[in-house]
Amino acid sequence: MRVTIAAIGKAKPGILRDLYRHYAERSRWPVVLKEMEVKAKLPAPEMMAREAALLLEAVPSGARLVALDERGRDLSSADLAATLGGWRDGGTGDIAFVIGGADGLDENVRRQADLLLAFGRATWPHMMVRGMLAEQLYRAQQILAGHPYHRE
Ligand SMILES: C[S@@+](CC[C@H](N)C(=O)[O-])C[C@H]1O[C@@H](n2cnc3c(N)ncnc32)[C@H](O)[C@@H]1O
Repeated sequence: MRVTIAAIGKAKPGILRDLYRHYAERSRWPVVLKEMEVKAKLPAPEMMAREAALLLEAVPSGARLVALDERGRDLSSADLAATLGGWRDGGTGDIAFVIGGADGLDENVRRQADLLLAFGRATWPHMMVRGMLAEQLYRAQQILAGHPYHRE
């Protein structure tokens, strides 16, 4: 199964980029990170709409879409693994995760998502969410493989 992560912002060298890479490089599923940004100062609703267009453009056609959003479902790692494993076993070839910018995700993206996924109700910096997501993807693969990396 191929994974696309479409994310607002371009990571600078530093600990958050290293955190993301640390886990993304361990993934058995190939992961492509697509970074994008709108180079304009716009009011939040317009910015979110422009960002939404870029994010959705980066999603491979036919992909399952997971939108990272603090208002989403707070799944356990085991439940996330089961969801991803179910999609994989059902023939899904591509999964795309989208991560918003400072203003969050436009309703248009949230509406189109197969799953709105929350890492708790706290608001995390978008660059940190990439690393957290990469770790959860790695953990999901270990769970599906029956590896003791994850312990209940
Ligand atoms: C700084 S947050 C944006 C916060 C924005 N005020 C909002 O209401 O969504 C940037 C992005 O990081 C991701 N994010 C932040 N906290 C999250 C959480 N608890 N769960 C899932 N994703 C989160 C989301 O994709 C969000 O669009």
